[in-house]
Parts: sequence; C-alpha cells; structure tokens
Amino acid sequence: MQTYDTIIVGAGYAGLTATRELLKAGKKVILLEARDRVGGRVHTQHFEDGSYVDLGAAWVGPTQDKLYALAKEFAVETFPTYDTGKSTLFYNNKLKHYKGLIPPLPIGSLLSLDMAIKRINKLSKTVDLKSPWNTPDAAYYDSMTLATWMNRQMPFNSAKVMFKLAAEAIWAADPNEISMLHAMFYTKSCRDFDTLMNVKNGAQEERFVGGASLPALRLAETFKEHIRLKSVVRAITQQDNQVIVKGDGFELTASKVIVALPPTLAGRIEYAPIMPANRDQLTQRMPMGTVWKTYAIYDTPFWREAGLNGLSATNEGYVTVTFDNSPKDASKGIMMGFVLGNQAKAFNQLAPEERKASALDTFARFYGEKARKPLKYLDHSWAEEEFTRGCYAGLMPTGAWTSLGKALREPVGNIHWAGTETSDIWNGYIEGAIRSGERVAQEILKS
Ligand SMILES: Cc1cc2nc3c(=O)[nH]c(=O)nc-3n(C[C@H](O)[C@H](O)[C@H](O)COP(=O)(O)OP(=O)(O)OC[C@H]3O[C@@H](n4cnc5c(N)ncnc54)[C@H](O)[C@@H]3O)c2cc1C
Repeated sequence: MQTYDTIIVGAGYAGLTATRELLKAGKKVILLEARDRVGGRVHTQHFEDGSYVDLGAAWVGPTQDKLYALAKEFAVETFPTYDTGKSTLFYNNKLKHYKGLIPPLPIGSLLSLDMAIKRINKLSKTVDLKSPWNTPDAAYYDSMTLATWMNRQMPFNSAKVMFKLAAEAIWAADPNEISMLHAMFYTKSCRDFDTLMNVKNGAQEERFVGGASLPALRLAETFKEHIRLKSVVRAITQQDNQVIVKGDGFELTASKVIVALPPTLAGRIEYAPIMPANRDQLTQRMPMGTVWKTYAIYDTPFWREAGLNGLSATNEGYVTVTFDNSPKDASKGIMMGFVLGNQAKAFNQLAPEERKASALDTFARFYGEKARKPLKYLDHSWAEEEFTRGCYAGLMPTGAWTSLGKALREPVGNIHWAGTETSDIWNGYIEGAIRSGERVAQEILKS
C-alpha cells in the first residue's frame, strides 16, 4: 500500500492550492480527483472555432488578491467585463433601458431598495467572520430567512422584486432558502452587498482571457505527477494514527487527509469511525444552490451597436439576468443568461428544446429578434454534475450556523477540511477556495 504524508481529495482551486503549499514544504502528497480534469466548479469549454465559455465561475474582482496573484504568476490576462452603454430592465410588461446603477423604478421603491441595501451592509458589519455564531443577535438572525427579513424591510413590492433578483444572482438560491445570518456573513465575507452585485468595483469586474480554468490548469501542470485523475474517493478510515483512503480500484494511506469538497459531497464519503454527530449533521444541512448558465453565441456582440451593455434583468421567464460574455477582442458576441434558484429548479424539468426556446425568447425581448438566431446555443446545469451537485456553493439554512457552524472547519482526528465553503473571506468564490487551501496547509504543517 502506498503511503503519503498527506492525501488531498478534490482538485478544485482549494485542493490544488493545498497540494502546492504542502509540496513547497517538502511533503509527500497525492491529489485525488474524481473527474478527468482539474478545476471542479470552474470549467472553461472550448469550441473548434477558438471561442470558449465558462460553464462555471467566470469573474474576478477587487480584493480577490490571491486569485489575481495566481493569474499573474501563470501569465493569465484579465480584462474588464463589458459594461459600456445602457442596461436593460423588463418589468411589469415594460422594457426600459437606463444608464448607471439605478433601475428605472418609482422613487418610493428606489428609496426602499436603497435603505434595504444600506441596512444589510450595516448588519453585515456586525458579523464575526471567524465564528458567525458569536455575532451579536446571531440566534435572532439565524432564526429567519433572508426572505423573511426582506418582507419586513421593504414595503414596496418592486423594491422587493429587485432585491430578490440581486439575491438570486448572488446566491443562486431563493431568499427563502438562506438564513439571514448566512446572508450577513456572506455579505461581509465579500466586502459588502454592492461589491456582490456590481460589475465596476464589484465581483463581476473582470474575466480571464482564455477562461477561468486557465490559472488552475497551469498550476496543476507544475505538479502533474502528484495528481491522480478519475480517482473517486469512496471511503476514509482512521486507524492507528493513519488514514486509509479507498476508491474504485485504489487504496492509499497517509498521516493526514484533506477533504477539499463542498460539505454535502464530503458527507457522501463513508467514514470509519463515523463522523462526530455535529459534523455529520452539518453536512446534512448545507445544500448547494441551483443554477444554469445559458449561452448564445453570435457573429458579433450586436447589442453593443444599439448602445446596450448586455446587462439585463427581469422577473419574468426562466433567465432573469444576462451579461455580455464576449471575448476581449469581441471576435464573437456571447450572451450569457443565468437561470437561478427556483427558476433553475423548474428549468431542470424542461426538455432541451424548451430550454433553448425560452432562453432565446428572453434574449430577443432584451436585444431584438436578431437574438433568436445564434450560431450556437448551449446551457449547463451544475445540479446534474455528480461531483458538484449544485452551485455556486453550499448554503446555510436557518439554524445551521448557530447550532453546527463550529463543525465546518474543525479537523476530525487526522482529517482536515478545505473548500470555498470553509473560507471566512470570499466564501463561495474562487478566492475563498484558494484561501482555504492555504489555511488548511498551514493547519497541517503546524499540527
Ligand atoms: C455557475 C457558476 C458560476 C460561478 N461564478 C463564480 C465567479 O464568477 N467567480 C468566482 O470566484 N466564483 C464563482 N463560482 C464559484 C466557484 O466556482 C467556487 O467557489 C470554487 O470553484 C470552489 O472551489 P473548491 O476547490 O472549493 O471546490 P470545487 O471546485 O467544487 O472542487 C472540488 C473537487 O472535488 C472533486 N470531487 C468531488 N467529489 C470527489 C470524490 N468523492 N473524490 C475525489 N474528488 C472529488 C470535484 O470533481 C472537484 O474537482 C461559480 C460557480 C458556478 C458553478
């Protein structure tokens, strides 16, 4: 049986980072990855004509310093998300184009929306990021969903609708699925609500030339002899101060194991002895969000000629938010539409042709009839991926942070936990995954 200092499970950005850090420290390690590729929730799909789309993560923005550093180290260029021109809103059967960040709504609704955003920013400042359960009034905020809080905050329906659209785009979940304490934690973890929503000075500010997988692929290339693809880990046994990791056709031992998976997937591994009750219960309570990305690829980004920036929102249909995802040189026009939360759960049940017709209907409503005739249409569901089961990340429903949150990062014997869900900074993002990989490597080196 092969023996290692550390076995790392999962070659997303978290597992890759942990592997690199431990190799730097001279440790004997192996990284086991279920899929036939590295990158996990980041997957750039390339086409024969040279174009590409990010099926998973795509954007990087200010304060995501670790991801920027990695991109720089591996000579991956970033470029601004296109946002020149007017945004589009289809609401109450009316199509409106507008400049800047403020949607064309009645003044009462705008004030109500603005107050709600200010309020969530203020509340989020009170969160103890390292121990959210120690936040003042943690039990109170953990006893209500984000939806309950929204209903109390916003008397105007259109303010609520706009806030809901933003929340769905931020969490890929319905606000009734998320604890208010989690929403506050996540908001602070990513700076503030404005950062989460915005393109300029926000989480959607830039993309990667060549796609968001490129830094991961280039990093993995530097230690490829330490990575085993197509190696699904099924069972982890702790015995005699050693850990035995079993999968289909392999059995390896190590002093330590890092599980760098979303908690719900970590919970599907068979442990012996079984996990402590609170760890097991936690992994039963952290569902993944639900999201589809839909893409229509055109000869040119024709909406730009009409002065539109490709940023749109609507509360009708399945696709509710769109972005211009054309390449830096605009050699193609690529429109990306998100289907999020409950819309995504309904979209899951449509036939491929129905999904295509519905997404193109929405694009045509925003950008005219030309949008109905793309060179290519594709869509992608993360809930159907065996080794992800939903996106963007694992979410905390009511009660989970305050009753079980401690079990999220706490090692169990010689098993340590990583992955973006364990990060207190940029939780849910690539940046959080990288930081979790660095944190877990230090945890192991110090133990
Ligand atoms: C549609 C979408 C849009 C997103 N947009 C953005 C964005 O714009 N910017 C951003 O920063 N983030 C975004 N994210 C989130 C980002 O992708 C994740 O936060 C990040 O990639 C998580 O990395 P990770 O290493 O923690 O986990 P993962 O990437 O999930 O890595 C876990 C790895 O473990 C493997 N695995 C699973 N089970 C097993 C097993 N039993 N044995 C062995 N291996 C296993 C998986 O195949 C995977 O490779 C988005 C995600 C999605 C899906």
